[in-house]
Amino acid sequence: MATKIQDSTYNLPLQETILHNNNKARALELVVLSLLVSLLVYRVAYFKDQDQFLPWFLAFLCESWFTFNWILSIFVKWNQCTTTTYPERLLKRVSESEFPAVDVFVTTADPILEPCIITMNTVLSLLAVDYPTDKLALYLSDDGCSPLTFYSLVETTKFARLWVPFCKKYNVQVRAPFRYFNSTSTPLDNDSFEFQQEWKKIKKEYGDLYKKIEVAGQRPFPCDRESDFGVFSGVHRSNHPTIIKVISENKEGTPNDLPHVIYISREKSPKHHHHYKAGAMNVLARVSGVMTNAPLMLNVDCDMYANNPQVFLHAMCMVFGFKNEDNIAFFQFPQAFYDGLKDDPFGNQLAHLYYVINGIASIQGTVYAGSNCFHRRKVIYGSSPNDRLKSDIMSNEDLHKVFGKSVELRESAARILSESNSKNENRNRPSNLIDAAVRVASSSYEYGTSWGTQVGWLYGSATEDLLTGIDIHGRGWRSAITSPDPLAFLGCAPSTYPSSLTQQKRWTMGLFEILFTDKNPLLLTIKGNLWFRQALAYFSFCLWAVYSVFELCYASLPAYCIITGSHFLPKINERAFLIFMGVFVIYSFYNFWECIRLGVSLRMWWNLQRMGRVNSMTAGLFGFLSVMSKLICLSNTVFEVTQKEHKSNDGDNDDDNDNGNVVRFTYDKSPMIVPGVVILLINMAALVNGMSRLLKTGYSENWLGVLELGLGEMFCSVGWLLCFSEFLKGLFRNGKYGIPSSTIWKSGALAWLFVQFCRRSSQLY
Ligand SMILES: O=c1ccn([C@@H]2O[C@H](COP(=O)(O)OP(=O)(O)O[C@H]3O[C@H](CO)[C@@H](O)[C@H](O)[C@H]3O)[C@@H](O)[C@H]2O)c(=O)[nH]1
Ligand SMILES: [Mn+2]
Repeated sequence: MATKIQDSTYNLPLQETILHNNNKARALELVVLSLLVSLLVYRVAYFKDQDQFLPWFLAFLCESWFTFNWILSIFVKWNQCTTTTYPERLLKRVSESEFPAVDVFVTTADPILEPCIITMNTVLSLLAVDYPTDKLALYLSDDGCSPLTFYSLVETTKFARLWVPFCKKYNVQVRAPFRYFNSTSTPLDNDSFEFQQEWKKIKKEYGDLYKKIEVAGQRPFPCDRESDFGVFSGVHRSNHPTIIKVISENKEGTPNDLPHVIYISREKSPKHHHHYKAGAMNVLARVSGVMTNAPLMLNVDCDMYANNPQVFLHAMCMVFGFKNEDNIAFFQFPQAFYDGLKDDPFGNQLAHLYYVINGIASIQGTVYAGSNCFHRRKVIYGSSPNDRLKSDIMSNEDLHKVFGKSVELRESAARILSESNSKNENRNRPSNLIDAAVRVASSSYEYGTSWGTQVGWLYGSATEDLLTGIDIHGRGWRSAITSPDPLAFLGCAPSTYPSSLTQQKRWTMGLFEILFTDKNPLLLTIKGNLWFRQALAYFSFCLWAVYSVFELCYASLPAYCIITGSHFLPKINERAFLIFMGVFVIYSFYNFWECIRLGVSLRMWWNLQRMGRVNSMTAGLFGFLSVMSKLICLSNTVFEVTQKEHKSNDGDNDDDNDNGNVVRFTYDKSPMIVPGVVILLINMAALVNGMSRLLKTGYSENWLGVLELGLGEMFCSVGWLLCFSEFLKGLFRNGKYGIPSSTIWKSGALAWLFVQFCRRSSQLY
């Protein structure tokens, strides 16, 4: 699979894709699979012997689903590959003048949930990357239409004129100042005097910037309403005209000036749906199409700063390193997080997806993860790999239908689709194109065009990234991912439990929604060019919501059985019990072994295991319910932005940590945790019930009788209590660390109903 570029002087490849030996993992996966299959066979064979049909049948259904999922995961993870890129070889091979231009998009939606200083650090890190600046334009999309964000960007751009040359002169490794001044807090003695002086100066300047933004944030209107800021007075974030400001312009096209810096707040109007982030991305695509029209676009979330200054060079290694026939549509860098909570207490730092990602990378290519991704503009404009064989370019009429009425946009799109853009250097300055840009950013522009359906970021799912990515793969494109050292981008993982739940719910919901669009993986394999195994990979993501229903059912079975005195597991003196034990032990070991290979702690393994269950039954279930209620037109799904937290140097955000690093869960009134508390309560009730029965039995005379009592079910029940132990603590804690009493009451009522249901159904037998 490795692509090697032949060159007389430098015979070394720019990128190497290596297939790893995966036999041990495969063997374990197959052992688990065969155990799961024997378990299903056992269920069928012993069906008639059961005096209670319901738990046995439900268990069979759930286990069939788990087996199906396991098969999907085996397909996804079967081959494992990684790509390594070599930027030091790139500069010897490709001259800088051949590098393609890149339009960089940063999206932000709310200066409170996404503190401006975080967004500004992302901007600074991107302005300072190692790449010819005359080939870069940075667009900041502000869905909050906030004068504070605009003001911050203006001030940040001024600071960037000091920061960027400083970084380049001293080859600074981390170019987001809040991280730089945090990690290497003071220059070393053996650093040059000049460096020490400059370092102090820049640190002071950054401190000033920080203060300015902070002070402005505390005022009702951040700056005087004159001049540039006047347009913001009286605007409402969901009803306002387009605001586009060119803050800095690389007029001479010199490689040492700053890149273009452009602020965009697209028009919002209650009459038109704005489609959240996907809508913002489409405006960015159009505005940049009119202004700079780079053949590549990089998009990052506002919190994802560039952690590796060579990230663009790594991307170019893939752009130039893969062959044309490889048809690579997008180049993704992994989502990684800084200052993540220790041992991933909420199970939201995605480390466990490592082998899934490397598995998909070996099929049609990694999924588009919404941030940290370089897209080819022509792909976003709807082209397919074999289009280039067709020499005919779209007629003006077609262009009109697809891209809309803007002449400037249609012309630029035609240049991109016919790939005649690169040589066309007669570039107009962005500031001369503001009027045209404002027109394509209007809230009604997309009406009657293909934006959001055929071109651009697609509408119809809260995970616009997966939806857009599957459509690209469905056209037959492939994709690539590489993870340089140091990591390319770092962002914020939600640092409180409620925000983690909100994010996980949005993901399960968005992924599930995809199945009800025309981008369903099955449809795309049959009608389009999505590879079969790639479709299975997408299915394994999209069905996450459904998994939660089965998981919830499976988690109620032990309690049901204990209370009704029935069984869903074989008794522990039966041979078949070994199958269940086998699945449990080997599956746990398999996960543990994955964690060991990733070098994560034992505690993190445990957190991933239990939070996997907990997240599925809480956020996952609500993702499922949201889609269901959307399908029956009760409600519409929304994109709830997750809170990003800015930790200042003095660590004043540490009040959720006791003992230094153990994180305490906090709770709000969200209904999402109700099912979790119910599971906890019914298992507690069941255990009390089971224990009292155990104590009543004279087990000294008849220990076999004790075995009959269903120790397997009790064992499972204890397992669920352990998984939900944080909720258990939450029941007894106060304030934000405690589960609100209204939630406890609701859950208690549901748990009581469940116990009544058990009592009723046990009377039936
Ligand atoms: O109406 C909106 C809503 C969100 N955003 C931006 O979208 C980005 C992602 O939002 P965030 O709340 O951070 O969501 P996450 O769950 O952390 O994001 C992941 O999941 C999203 C899909 O659910 C993807 O879009 C993201 O790229 C991916 O990082 C942020 O930059 C937001 O500013 C907008 O621009 N407009
Ligand atoms: Mn995010």
